[in-house]
Amino acid sequence: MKIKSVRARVFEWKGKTVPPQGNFCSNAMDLVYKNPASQHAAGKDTMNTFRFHQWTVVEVETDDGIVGLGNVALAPRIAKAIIDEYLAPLVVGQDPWDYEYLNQRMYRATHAWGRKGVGMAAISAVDIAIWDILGKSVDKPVFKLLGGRTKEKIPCYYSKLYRTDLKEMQKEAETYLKQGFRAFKMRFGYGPQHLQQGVVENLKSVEAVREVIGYDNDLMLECYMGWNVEYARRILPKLEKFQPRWLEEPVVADDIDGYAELNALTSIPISGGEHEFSLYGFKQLLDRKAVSVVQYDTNRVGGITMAHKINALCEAYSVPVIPHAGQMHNYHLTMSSLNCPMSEYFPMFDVEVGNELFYYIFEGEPVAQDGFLQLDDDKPGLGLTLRTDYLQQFNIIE
Ligand SMILES: O=C(O)[C@H](O)[C@H](O)[C@@H](O)CO
Ligand SMILES: [Mg+2]
Repeated sequence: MKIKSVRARVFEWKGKTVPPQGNFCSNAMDLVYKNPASQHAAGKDTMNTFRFHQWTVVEVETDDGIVGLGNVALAPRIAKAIIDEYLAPLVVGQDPWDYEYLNQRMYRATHAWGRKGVGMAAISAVDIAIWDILGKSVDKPVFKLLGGRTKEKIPCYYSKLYRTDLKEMQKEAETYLKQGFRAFKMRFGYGPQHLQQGVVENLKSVEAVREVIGYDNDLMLECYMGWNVEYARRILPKLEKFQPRWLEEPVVADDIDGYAELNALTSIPISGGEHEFSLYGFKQLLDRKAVSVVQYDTNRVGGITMAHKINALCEAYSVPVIPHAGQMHNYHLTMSSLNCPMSEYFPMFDVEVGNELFYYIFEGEPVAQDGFLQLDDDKPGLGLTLRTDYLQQFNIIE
């Protein structure tokens, strides 16, 4: 079997969107004052617009007609250009079963500029499509090629609860508690620029959600890199009484020493990884005890080939892996490793941030039942197909 072609298309949502409400979510841009002269790189999908409304879909086809589906959501247009210009020529004509060789070929060929960020995200998309091919060619789901079923079903946590009105947040938490979720991730809306009043607001929001879900359910706290170490040092001790399962991405991903200091500061585990890349990136996080929960995203980190290696590395360090975002490319990794205790889960919503766009492009994503997800032993490959019913609401860039 040889790879015959690689097709990368950008799906640009032009349908209805729900603009971010309230203080929504602290993020890395918060520490940079808002300069009307240059709003978010001319309105593009950047950190604080929370408009990740494009997604690149990759179709890798073999000479015997198997088509593997991959995807990338970071800088989708740039990722497409990288795939078209650099990665496709490296894999066409090759045997998809040589997936380690092909992953190394893409990683090393683009190493001068691609070892972090969108270069690795583009590699991830091609690699994910290759694994979809492998599963389809032997009529097995991808997780069966990675280690098989380690769980009867996958526990998942409800992930949304962006910082809007506290009563709205409590209603939202109530709704999903009633649907059987036993774990919830909420977002802070305030950071250093909001001074002590912001600290009070942040604490109030955690108290409000705890009021609804009680203390016999997990609560995770998301900062999305919107704080700095000094602010986190001040607020973490005040958060301990709420017993969060983890506090996520307090500071920018490059401040590994900052993560390590905060991870050792209180009883609250610090999590991160959705903005880290490659096996070596995670070795650094583990060696420096920067995180207590690893959260790579398989469509960013280097694909299934890379994520599978990171799963093994994290197991050796006894640091659990709970991938960012849910989505099939992550669910197969979680199912196949005992060191992956649960998945993140965004239910399907009207398009808001963009995390939910996956549901509008792909068919086959499992729907959580009572806080659990199931993967099908008999669905080959990733178990995804392209939807046609929302196609009219996308601009598709070939
Ligand atoms: O952990 C997450 O789910 C991500 O950080 C979200 O995708 C981002 O939208 C912030 O909530
Ligand atoms: Mg996050």
